[in-house]
Amino acid sequence: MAQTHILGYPRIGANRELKKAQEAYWRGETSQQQLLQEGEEIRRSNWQAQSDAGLDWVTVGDFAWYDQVLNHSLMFGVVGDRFSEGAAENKLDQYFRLARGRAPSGQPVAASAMTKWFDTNYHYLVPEFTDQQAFSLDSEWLLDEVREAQVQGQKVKPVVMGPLTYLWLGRGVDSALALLPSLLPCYTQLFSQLADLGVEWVQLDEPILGLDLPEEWRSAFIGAYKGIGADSGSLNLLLATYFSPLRENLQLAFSLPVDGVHIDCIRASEELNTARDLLGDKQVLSAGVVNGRNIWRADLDKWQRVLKPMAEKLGDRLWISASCSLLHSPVDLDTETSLPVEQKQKLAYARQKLDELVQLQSLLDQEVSTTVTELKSGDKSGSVAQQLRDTWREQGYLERVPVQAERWQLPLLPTTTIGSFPQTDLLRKVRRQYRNSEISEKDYLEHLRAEIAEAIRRQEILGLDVLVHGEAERNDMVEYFGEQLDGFVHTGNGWVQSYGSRCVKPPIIFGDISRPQAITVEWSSYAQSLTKKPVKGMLTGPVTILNWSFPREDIHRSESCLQIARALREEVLDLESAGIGIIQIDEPALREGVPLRESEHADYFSWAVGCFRYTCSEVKAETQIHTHMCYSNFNAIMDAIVSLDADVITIESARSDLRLLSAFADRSDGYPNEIGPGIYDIHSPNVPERGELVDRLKKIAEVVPVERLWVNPDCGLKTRSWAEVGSSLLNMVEAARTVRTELA
Ligand SMILES: Nc1nc2c(c(=O)[nH]1)N[C@@H](CNc1ccc(C(=O)N[C@@H](CCC(=O)N[C@@H](CCC(=O)N[C@@H](CCC(=O)O)C(=O)O)C(=O)O)C(=O)O)cc1)CN2
Ligand code: MET
Ligand SMILES: [Zn+2]
Repeated sequence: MAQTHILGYPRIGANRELKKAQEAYWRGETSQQQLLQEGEEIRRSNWQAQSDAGLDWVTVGDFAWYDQVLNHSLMFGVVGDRFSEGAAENKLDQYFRLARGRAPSGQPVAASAMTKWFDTNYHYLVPEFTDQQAFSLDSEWLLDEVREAQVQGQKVKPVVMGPLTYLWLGRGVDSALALLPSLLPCYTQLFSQLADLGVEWVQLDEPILGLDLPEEWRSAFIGAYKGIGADSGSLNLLLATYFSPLRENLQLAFSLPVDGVHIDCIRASEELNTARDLLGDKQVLSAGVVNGRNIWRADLDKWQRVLKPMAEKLGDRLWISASCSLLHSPVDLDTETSLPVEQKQKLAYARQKLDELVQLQSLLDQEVSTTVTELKSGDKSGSVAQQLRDTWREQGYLERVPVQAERWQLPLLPTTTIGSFPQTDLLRKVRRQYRNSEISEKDYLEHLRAEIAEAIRRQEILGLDVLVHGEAERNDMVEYFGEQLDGFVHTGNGWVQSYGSRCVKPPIIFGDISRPQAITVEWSSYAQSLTKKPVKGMLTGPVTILNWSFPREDIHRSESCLQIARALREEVLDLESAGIGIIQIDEPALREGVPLRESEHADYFSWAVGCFRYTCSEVKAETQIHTHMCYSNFNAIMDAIVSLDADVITIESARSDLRLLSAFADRSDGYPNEIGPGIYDIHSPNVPERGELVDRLKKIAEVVPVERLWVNPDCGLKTRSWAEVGSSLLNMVEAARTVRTELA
């Protein structure tokens, strides 16, 4: 009989218990002991959910106090010098200083860089390697969790990130691959510790096998696994890949001395049969058939039909699983109280996906039913790209510049922010009260207007040049638009971890999308009525709304994207008519949606960039279009960014010490339009000093022509407190003034 397991389970808790516990601990309201207990409780209940559902294996090692990659950095001793202070006394606080630059104990430091996990909206902390990097194993947390689960009576399968993927994700040395020989002994030692605990299977995640790997990385797999495979003794290794087809690496994966291979049958269903043919006599094939990244119920009849012959041949050497870790799924549909039954019955969250796996397991033991309805899945974006052929604005950037300069009269190095201001406890409370009908709509709207007025007042005092209304009306930049547009369904508790304690509730694209009425015009107009300075209109772009929603599976993503773009274009034109002449259309997820394989990039960009331009192709030359992107490596997509043709782009670059900026400066002709490289990191609670900002700005001015340079933080300020925001922006505005005077 086929066996069932998952690659990982969400760790936030069914009601975001971990988030609440972490944040209370960081605020100094609870003890570390209380936090540790909450974590233990979440792990216990996650394992219980897996064994109650009837899974054959319970996955351990997927829990993290902030991020699973950071867990590995600590496990292998990859900890920069700046984090060593106070580590001996308080390891968990050291962990939090690595993650966010600050913890209840110890001195604040610059946090580790954070970036997107493959093509998801999850962010990991980038391992920082040095040329003298040494590795040493400290696996106590993992061994403790294995013991914890064993005490609970579970049949445990720990998950560990594979050595090649771990090295690939790090930065700081020219060739991380050179570090491989010194890292491998940690794995050997870890495997022997796990074997001593009676562990039979270890899942080794190597998702980079789904990327276009340089040849030396491909061959490094062979050497590395020959070593650790041989050293794993009685332990069985399951090599897990996900998010992408393996293609030229498929054969490689199955030729390694591992005891099983997992493939993502959602992203690479076409490789299932080849995988079966490549399977060694004793190897296990783990088929990830339940989508770990979407919320639709799986088509179990279809998978029964597809897998039945394999199940008969392989017996318990066929494992069935979700495509990837369920980290990317909301936790439990049973906690959803607001959805109508006819919608709910189409959905499965992580806990329901466990049930699906067990149902499929038993279906594979039964005769195949013949009443199969295949899901249609258009995989071509052709028709959309066709419709987007002519989306350029009438005047080019160089023609727009003088018209915009005349209208806006901005100083050199204009200062602005990215859009959101603090989502305070009070604001969230008022929103919750409104949602629960505890206060009237009138009171809610009045409160929002007061928030906006306060944001405008503060910005005027600070002396910013281009103001924003602050996004007080939005719970989230995507969820909010999902709520306002027809065709979306929003959930009550469909939270998914984005980074650390921060979660998102992606709306679900249920049907065709349209805009029943104007969305942001009233808010922006109200803000503009309070000041003589320009207020920037603030929209989330079509690609980001699509990428941060749960998409339909019956039509191509590009079709939904174009529907969203049509709705946003109406909004842009309404803003322009209302006198909002600077409009920002955020596309932080443009990069994230780029296919992992280069051969698919051109198709993606043809519709994604086209949809963006479509939203603003009809505006007047004097209307200034901004866009914003953050937390991704832009180097590979510079051409696409340039062809968005926004007048101004603000980008994140502070946390990676302006590394990202090189992509913009390195082009022989430079980035052709205006650019605001974020000059400080908003994801850390630390307030940047003025001198530090002046230095950074001067460094930027060496590579970006000053007449095209803007000054801004690196992302929105919604996660910060007003105290932090006030001091930081004051320092930023004064730094801009200092550099302005020096340059004048
Ligand atoms: N979708 C999305 N993806 C993104 C980003 C983003 O902004 N949005 N930014 C980048 C970084 N990722 C981020 C992800 C989440 C958050 C974030 O701040 N999330 C908030 C939740 C935002 C939200 O929806 N807030 C709700 C309130 C949610 C809530 O907890 N309400 C409580 C009540 C709270 C109270 O009474 O005080 C409840 O209902 O129980 C609102 O404002 O209405 C959080 O986790 O804390 C920030 C950045 C990349 N990806
Ligand atoms: N306008 C948005 C904000 O300021 C952009 C955020 S990008 C993740 O929050
Ligand atoms: Zn951002």
